[in-house]
Amino acid sequence: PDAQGGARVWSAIQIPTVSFSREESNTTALAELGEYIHKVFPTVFNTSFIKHEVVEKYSHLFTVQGSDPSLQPYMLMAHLDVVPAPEEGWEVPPFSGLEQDGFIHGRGTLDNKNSVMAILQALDLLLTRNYQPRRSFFIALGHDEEVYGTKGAQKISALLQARGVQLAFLVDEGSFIMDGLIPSLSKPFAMISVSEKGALDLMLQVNMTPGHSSAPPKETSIGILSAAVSRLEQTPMPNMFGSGTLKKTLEQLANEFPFPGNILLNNLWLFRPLVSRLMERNYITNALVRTTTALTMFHAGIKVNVIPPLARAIINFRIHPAQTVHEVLELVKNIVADDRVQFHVLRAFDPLPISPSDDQALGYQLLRQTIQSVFPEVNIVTPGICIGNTDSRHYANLTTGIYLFNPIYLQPQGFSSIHGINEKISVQAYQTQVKFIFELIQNADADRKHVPHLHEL
Ligand SMILES: CCCCCCCC/C=C\CCCCCCCC(=O)N[C@@H](CCC(N)=O)C(=O)O
Ligand SMILES: [Zn+2]
Ligand SMILES: [Zn+2]
Repeated sequence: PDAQGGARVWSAIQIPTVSFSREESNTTALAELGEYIHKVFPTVFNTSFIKHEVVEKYSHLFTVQGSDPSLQPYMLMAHLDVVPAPEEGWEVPPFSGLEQDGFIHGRGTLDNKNSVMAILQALDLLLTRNYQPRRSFFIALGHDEEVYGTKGAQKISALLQARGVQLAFLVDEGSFIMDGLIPSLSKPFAMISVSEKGALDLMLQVNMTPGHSSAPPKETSIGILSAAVSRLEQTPMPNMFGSGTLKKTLEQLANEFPFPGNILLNNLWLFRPLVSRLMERNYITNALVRTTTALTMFHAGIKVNVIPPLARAIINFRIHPAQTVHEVLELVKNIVADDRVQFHVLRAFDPLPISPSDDQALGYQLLRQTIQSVFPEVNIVTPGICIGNTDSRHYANLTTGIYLFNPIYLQPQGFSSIHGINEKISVQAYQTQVKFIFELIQNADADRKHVPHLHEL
């Protein structure tokens, strides 16, 4: 990859494409970023076998026509928008895109302008070497992922569905080369997420008759609601550890752990109850074993001397793959157990199905093969579950092969910088991401008959 790679990301970071809410985003910046990619990747836009379309004003769909129409196409995804970044706490202003000590700083450097720029740069590099892919592929760049993707990804998906497109697989953000994220596991491992958790945004509401605060009733809407949400916070959803992807992930990682972790994980038939309890001790691993309950919004009261008529809270549940929205709602109602609390589902979807990761799973095996060639020092490549949500779920109608993987090392500090402060990427990590995509595209064109069998890779 060329030496300008860092500089290009640097400029994209300076364009504040913030999604504030479903109704409000910085559309001027989104348009500017669209013009910017056009300016820095002219070859991508001017190649005869690449079609570029703007969807819903700010999202971009590229159709790269391969030379062999018998091969099923795939899709690379990324998003242009970022979450807001108030300046407090940042070492450098979040939209400065400053390059310092080998790092590019700013909002979007990991989530997810790195992928926007790396995908286009890898394609640009291939084009300048006169490469025309054999297998067609799409590049989908959504503009509202951070506010659920209903304008961008959902519309692109509908457009492709109307065209009768079916994808062999797709690759989106959502997982990384995990480096020090699991307590006591110091060796990095690559996790390709093969599913993501579901979600339920639930509003709880209590209505009471307002009145004078000098003669308060025994219970107010605020007190009743507070008790209800507190019960939910104090009563975690059941621990679902024991079957499915996580168990397989841990078994694959077993020998990477020092004693006694290796013994515990190699003998889950015996130590499952203990391991499942240990998983609860850390926020990240806890999120892997259960549906999480996050109290994120609370509104009540209109004046200091008025008994509040209405109290509202919103709870964000992330649903474990072994549960459904319906099951979580039933559990919630049983825990709250108070008829004065009303429930309103604001948004809900079940966990995504599990994408295949066996020897025959083209997308998974291509990612695995490319990880092993670009990151030879990484011993383990394992399927996993993404605890957040991504735009990829909008494409579940087009493919059963949804894979979430960013070819970047993620340390705990990097994890907290995503949607947090001091988000940054090293120039070297960005260039490796370009290299990864550059190789992935070519691997997708290779004759699969000659790709070595899983255990020979
Ligand atoms: C043994 C296995 C260990 C695995 C450790 C997992 C550590 C988790 C690491 C990274 C997770 C990062 C999640 C990034 C993707 C989330 C993207 C996001 O923030 N999405 C938003 C918007 C939702 C949407 N598009 O609908 C969200 O989830 O709220
Ligand atoms: Zn993202
Ligand atoms: Zn995000």
